[in-house]
Amino acid sequence: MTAPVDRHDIEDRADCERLVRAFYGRALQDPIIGWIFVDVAKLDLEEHVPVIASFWETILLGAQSYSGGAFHPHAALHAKVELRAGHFDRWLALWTATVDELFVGERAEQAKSHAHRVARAFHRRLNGLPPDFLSIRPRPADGEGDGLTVTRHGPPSVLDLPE
Ligand code: HEM
Repeated sequence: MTAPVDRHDIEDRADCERLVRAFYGRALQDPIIGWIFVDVAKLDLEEHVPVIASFWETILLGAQSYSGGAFHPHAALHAKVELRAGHFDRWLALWTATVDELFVGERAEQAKSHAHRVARAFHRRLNGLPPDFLSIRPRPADGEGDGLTVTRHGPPSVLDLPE
């Protein structure tokens, strides 16, 4: 993937929105997780993008535009379709690739590491797993490809369930 030469860090709300829109541009068409947004959640993007942009603006820029409660919609979704480690891995691969394509800097790094923490916490909580259970793949070190090869789907893997 060729990155634009003029990448900068995530500086303002407009950057958060650009990131979120670019991510959903990929996620909604993705062969592994796209159907969850399109067919199961029937996501209204125009309603959803400002909420997610507020989430990231709050995390990365200290705005207080997001009031919390992000876990709940995922629990509702999980009741309809099991959100597995492979789905979260894919979500993270798409997120990481989108961040890296558009931005570079401290906040861009934070956007990736925070997403990993949240994904792990969501997955553990959805499956009643203990807090130290390593269910989601660790972040690949920088320079180890764009992360898009990280996919796992089909039957539960050994990483999905404790022995
Ligand atoms: C397999 C992975 C995931 C799927 C399929 C998924 C799907 C969704 C869907 C369908 C919604 C909208 C629910 C609604 O408005 O009715 C949503 C909301 C949201 N998601 Fe995710 N998500 C995933 C992972 C994540 C991760 C890792 C993060 C955090 C970095 C995240 C952050 C959020 C936030 C902040 C909201 C908005 C919650 C609110 O309305 O306040 N999601 N997600």
